Amino acid sequence: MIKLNDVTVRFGDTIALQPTSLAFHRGQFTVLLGASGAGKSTLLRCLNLMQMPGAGSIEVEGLGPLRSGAALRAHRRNTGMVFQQHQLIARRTALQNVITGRVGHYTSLRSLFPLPHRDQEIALHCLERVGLLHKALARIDQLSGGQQQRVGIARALAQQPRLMLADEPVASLDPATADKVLALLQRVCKEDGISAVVSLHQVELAKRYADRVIGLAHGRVVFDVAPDALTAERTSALYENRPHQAAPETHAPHSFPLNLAIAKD
Ligand SMILES: Nc1ncnc2c1ncn2[C@@H]1O[C@H](COP(=O)(O)OP(=O)(O)OP(=O)(O)O)[C@@H](O)[C@H]1O
Repeated sequence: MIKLNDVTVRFGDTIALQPTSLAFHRGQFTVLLGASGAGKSTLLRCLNLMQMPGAGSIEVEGLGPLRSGAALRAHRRNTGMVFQQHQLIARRTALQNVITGRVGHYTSLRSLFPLPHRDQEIALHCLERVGLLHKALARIDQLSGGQQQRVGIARALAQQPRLMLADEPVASLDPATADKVLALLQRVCKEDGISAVVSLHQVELAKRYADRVIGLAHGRVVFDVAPDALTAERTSALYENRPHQAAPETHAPHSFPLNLAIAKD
């Protein structure tokens, strides 16, 4: 349903994403694995064009190659996002936060006024699906980290998306809560036939919940496999082989001994 064709992203001299071609299919739960700096967030941000590729193209089923502003807006409306730091408004209630997921369905002017009753019903239903209907009127800063992330999932669901992007959605949670929250995310995506692309650092969670696991290293896809093919060799290669990661250290640790050596001379 969404296809990247030779998508490339550079930041100055850094190639964050080498020319990458991938297709993500309807209802598939895909996990991105890779060391810090491997390009996971860059790939995720390309999928809703928060990051514009320097080269290549992105095609979405039903919308084509997203050349017009209208196609891009429609794609973003169809794309839910879940973040590591959930990005909820702390002093608003869970319900008020979830209802913001409906805003993209209205013009900017219309969204300044209270949304129709129907949107409140959708938001309440989404809170019910994540098991937090009883917390609808609780302020976000009165909820636990796991509950906050469930509100974040409810907000993305309220958008009624076709595609769900989640950037390290469980990184701030303890292992048991992380498991429960990821299980919830996977379940609701499956129930609604939503394609999900989720970056994680926990290999075990990828094995348990993914339909497909993509390994990234230095901005390049190094494997794209079913979870039962996620061998120890594959994952350790992902995290151990970091030649390009040493390069930025010329700005920090590597420059330190070099300066010392110069000073001694
Ligand atoms: N806005 C930016 N400006 C400059 N360089 C960037 C920017 N965003 C990312 N990069 C660089 O692009 C590369 C890929 O970064 P990215 O954030 O996609 O990695 P990641 O796999 O998501 O890492 P992490 O697991 O730490 O979030 C890194 O070398 C990073 O420093």
